[in-house]
Amino acid sequence: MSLQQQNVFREKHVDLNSIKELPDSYTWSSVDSCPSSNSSEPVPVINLEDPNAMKHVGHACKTWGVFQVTNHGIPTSLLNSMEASGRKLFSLPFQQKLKAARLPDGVSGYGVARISSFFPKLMWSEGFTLVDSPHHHAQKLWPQGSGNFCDVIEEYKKEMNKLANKVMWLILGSLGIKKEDIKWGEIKEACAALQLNSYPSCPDPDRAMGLAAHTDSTLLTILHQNNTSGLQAHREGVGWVTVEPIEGALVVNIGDLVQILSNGLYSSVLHRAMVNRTQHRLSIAYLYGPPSNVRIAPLSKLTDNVNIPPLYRAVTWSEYLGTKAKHFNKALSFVSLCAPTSVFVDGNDNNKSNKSVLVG
Ligand SMILES: C=C1C[C@]23C[C@H]1CC[C@H]2[C@@]12CCC[C@@](C)(C(=O)O1)[C@H]2[C@@H]3C(=O)O
Ligand SMILES: O=C(O)CCC(=O)C(=O)O
Ligand SMILES: [Fe+2]
Repeated sequence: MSLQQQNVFREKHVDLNSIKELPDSYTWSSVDSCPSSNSSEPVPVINLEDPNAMKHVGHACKTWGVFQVTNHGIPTSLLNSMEASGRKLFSLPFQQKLKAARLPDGVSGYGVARISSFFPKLMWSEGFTLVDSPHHHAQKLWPQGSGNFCDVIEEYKKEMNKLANKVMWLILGSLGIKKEDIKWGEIKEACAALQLNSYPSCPDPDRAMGLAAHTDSTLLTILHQNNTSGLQAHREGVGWVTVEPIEGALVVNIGDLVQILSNGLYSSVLHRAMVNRTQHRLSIAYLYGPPSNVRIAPLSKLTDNVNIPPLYRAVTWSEYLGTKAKHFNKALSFVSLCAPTSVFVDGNDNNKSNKSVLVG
């Protein structure tokens, strides 16, 4: 790393637990508030054992882009061990966590949210991203031995993979897509990342932002929010709605790749995380996508080239992640085949609709 890179690196890493007053660099001028809970409908909750689950999933995808699932089959003990592993990691001394810092052009490791560079203000959170085996990082974090940390991560990824595959087929099934319509669907080892997010308690939560509004570049994301509220989803015509934690339930977010596959029938959901004054909030996101070199395009069953032309060109997940890293909320329009009629607003702190809006 050059000296300049090292300086940038240090500036980007701040121990939030040591800050007693919200610095200006963390003060977001106007965080739009959410509608009061009784004025808005809650995010749908779907029992995966319900015989009509597919129909409910389809409806939730069309209307919200986010839903909660119960009877999902992930053992409570595994959810609790994963939470404990996350807490063990984030409670390490700051200098220790920096030993597993994400490198400037890397994907996995400890650091600020990747999307930070698109916003003028800093976010009140720290994250840890894992794409491959956790062993390399665990060794740096706990040179004397990391206990069951790696086993818990591996088990969690294995179980989440099964659930994500099941939910993906409910989503595709609700669009009338069958297994034979998709080649990569049978591939057991789909690609995925595990993102642990930590939101320390904040001295001035109303003016801070945990994780700014974004859509996930995935097929879908399964989020475990550990019974601490903070996640909000944006709903057209309503505004920001809090996804109230339900004990044992998991949140499913529709990502950009489902928007591409479904040819825009299902949109990815804009969401963000708020912070609070008293609790240290931890969330664990399983970011699920196709094998990274498979080309994803609108499903031919959903287009006909005459009345319903494909709205997006084919992209691989790795290509799309690169586009997202460079263009953030404009990424979908970069793969759009529509005339350049997209309307953008820059991703600043008071912008609640920083997602591309396709006109016409
Ligand atoms: C597989 C993925 C998906 C990534 C990039 C890469 C690894 C980490 C993911 C996240 C996790 C946190 C929000 C997000 C917006 C971010 O900053 O990093 C996500 C991003 C994306 O969905 O675009
Ligand atoms: O912490 C949350 O509730 C949201 C996390 C999230 O959106 C993400 O990791 O992509
Ligand atoms: Fe997200």
